[in-house]
Amino acid sequence: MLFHVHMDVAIPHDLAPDRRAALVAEEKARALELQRSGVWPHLWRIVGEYANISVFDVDSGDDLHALLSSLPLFPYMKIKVTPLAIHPSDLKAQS
Ligand SMILES: O=C(O)C[C@H]1C=CC(=O)O1
Repeated sequence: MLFHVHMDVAIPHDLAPDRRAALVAEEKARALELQRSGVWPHLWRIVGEYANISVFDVDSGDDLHALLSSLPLFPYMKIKVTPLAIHPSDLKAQS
């Protein structure tokens, strides 16, 4: 099941720089791991924003929530999730 996910990141300015760097490094490692496993097939930076548009491929909304809430930067993100379905005019849906 595919989900479109918009993540806005807002790390507090008063967070210690070493803590910030550690969190960002942990987030990157986790993002790479999830991309390699196939559950995070798209990750795009939104131009000019500390934000991304992602597509996740997971079994359920519950699974996606567990995954998103396990991200190291989760406490500092605003997340909007849109579940996706096959569009009947999608070329890939034609037979
Ligand atoms: O930078 C971001 O958009 C937030 C988050 C998503 C992947 C990652 O490495 O960090």
